[in-house]
Amino acid sequence: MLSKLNAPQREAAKYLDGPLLVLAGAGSGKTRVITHKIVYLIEQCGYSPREIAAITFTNKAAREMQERVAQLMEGKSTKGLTIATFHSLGLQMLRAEAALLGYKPQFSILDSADSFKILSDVLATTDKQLLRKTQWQISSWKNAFMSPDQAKASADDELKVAAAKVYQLYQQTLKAYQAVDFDDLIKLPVELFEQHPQALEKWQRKLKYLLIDEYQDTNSCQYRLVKLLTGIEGRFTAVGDDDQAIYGWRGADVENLRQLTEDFSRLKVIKLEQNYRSTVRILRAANQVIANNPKLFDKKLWSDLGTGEQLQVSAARDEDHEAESVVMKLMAHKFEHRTRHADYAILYRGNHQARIIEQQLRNNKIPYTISGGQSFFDKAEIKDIVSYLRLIANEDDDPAFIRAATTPKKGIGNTTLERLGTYASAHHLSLFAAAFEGEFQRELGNKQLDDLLTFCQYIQRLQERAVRDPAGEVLDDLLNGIQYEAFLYDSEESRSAETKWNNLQEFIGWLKKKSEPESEGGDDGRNLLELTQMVSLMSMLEGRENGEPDAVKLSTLHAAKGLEYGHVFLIGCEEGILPHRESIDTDRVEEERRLMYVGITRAQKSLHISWCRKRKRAGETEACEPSRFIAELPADDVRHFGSPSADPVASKEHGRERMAQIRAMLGK
Ligand SMILES: Nc1ncnc2c1ncn2[C@@H]1O[C@H](COP(=O)(O)OP(=O)(O)OP(=O)(O)O)[C@@H](O)[C@H]1O
Ligand SMILES: [Mg+2]
Repeated sequence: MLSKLNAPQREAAKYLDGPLLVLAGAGSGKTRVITHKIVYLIEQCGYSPREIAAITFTNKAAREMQERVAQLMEGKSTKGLTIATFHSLGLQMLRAEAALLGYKPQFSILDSADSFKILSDVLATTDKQLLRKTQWQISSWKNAFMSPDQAKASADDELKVAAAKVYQLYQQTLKAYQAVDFDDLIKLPVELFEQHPQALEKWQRKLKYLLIDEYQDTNSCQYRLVKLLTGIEGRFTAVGDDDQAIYGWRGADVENLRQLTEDFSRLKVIKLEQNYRSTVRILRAANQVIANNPKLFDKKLWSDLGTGEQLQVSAARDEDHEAESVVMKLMAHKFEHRTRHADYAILYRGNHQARIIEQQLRNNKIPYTISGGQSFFDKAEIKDIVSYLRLIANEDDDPAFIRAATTPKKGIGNTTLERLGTYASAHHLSLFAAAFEGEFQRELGNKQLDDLLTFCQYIQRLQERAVRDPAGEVLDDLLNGIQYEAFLYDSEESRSAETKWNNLQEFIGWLKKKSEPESEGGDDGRNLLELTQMVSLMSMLEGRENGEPDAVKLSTLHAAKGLEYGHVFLIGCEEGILPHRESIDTDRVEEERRLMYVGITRAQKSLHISWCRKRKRAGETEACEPSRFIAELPADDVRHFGSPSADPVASKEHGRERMAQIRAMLGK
């Protein structure tokens, strides 16, 4: 079974004498070691799948790993095996132990928009910049495992002092709502285990072995959780690459890699040096770019997949031209090499860069999927329905109460809600509970009270059904009950209403599938309450998988981590974009260079890098400089295209002609 690994990989898979760190560059088979080791533990070492947890960075990566393991297991059951993100593992533990922390198991999980709203209430401001800063600051404190008191003690400027006060109020509000935010999904389990040794022991007994992918991007809180769970024996394998640490802005700290060597004196380090992904030229380019960063660990990386084609670097006139020529090149390449759409990825620094490429792909009828953009779960129509689910699961969830009570409109107006809010906070009640208080009810007119109670009683009926009836039935009845389809068609143009309704159908279909027993990976069936928490976890990083099997992949560099594609187009390689302007200003170019390294090393066979001479920014056209990373590429491995044309009009015409020729060739 381990014969498909090279010698150091096999050593890593078999090593069980203590904590293990596999430290190696991109494409060297780190993730492969994890999947094989899981199977090795189950098949050769007598571990039950229940005793193993593998932690990945995104839900998508978790799904991929699940599939790999299933293939390697050749149909044998992996029921109970945990392959999840830190956040969903945290959720699993919190749900089981909620009572110890004063939460009910159906607590709500707030997303970033919800917590933004709460902060705005707490701070009594709509100043977005201030709110964003405060939100970021609180999140950093949580990721560093600092309590509001510790934050207060450490605050060394005015903004931090103010933010620390807000942090405290914010936590109190969350607790009152029986809600947690994303950061709490890691921080609370750590608190739990530090305060309740018996709970820790239970989980240590349950999870006998931990495997962690992309270790370089863990933050202090996650590291603490790993240390707690794996105990002094350190029953874990962590794999990572310091050169791919790209989440510093979210509190991840490469120092955690070094810290491992200090905290676990018995830590065994295995290095992998052979890259199985990319051609020699691509790898040389990656190595040479990253060599401009200071080295944390010494690593080597080589490939015997042949020299390969030269990398292409093209200068485009502007972003329209770039999008047009990238798509044109992609089509020509595909035609010439008889490849599939799925062999191509177009990668970029920021989500906003996708729109113009999408347009070009649509014009040319090229199927694509997009990840790292607005999550499917962030769409208004989905959040509307989810607010009902959240309220059904947890009636203390005030943000969900407000959204559900007002969407679709059901006669509950702002005056009612304001009165309700005032009464609820004066009496330390949730909005839902306050609605049933006689004293409050006397404040309202008959019609107001009627509308409010109709809504609350409706939610109560659904609460009863949620624990009893199949999730699918309850969902269908909910949609009918609130007449959501009619609401969409009343408030939107019919085309957009139709899109939204279809999205919702897709969402409900997905939920129903998830609620069936044995739906995937040997899950037990979930009831509506558990599904609600799962939905809330589908984070910003996740894109929409539209199930199109053969499609060009559009992705941010961040979301492309760990993945590989035959042919990669890396667009917008300009100063100010990659490296990002803010990073240049705040002296964080090294992280941007690692992002470039991640981008280059996604490519297996060919890499095309492009930049624009001009670009529109806030309505103004600006001249742009090529990214400094382009100059860092090895000259012999690169061909440059796109000297500035003497006659831009003629060259645009020429571009159109070629495009037409290619379309004709492809019969489109
Ligand atoms: N021993 C091997 N034999 C054949 N193929 C291998 C071997 N090791 C790894 N590969 C292949 O090389 C590619 C890269 O492997 P993998 O994704 O595990 O690398 P990684 O180190 O996790 O990369 P990244 O740093 O980008 O996450 C995969 O297609 C994998 O199947
Ligand atoms: Mg990997």
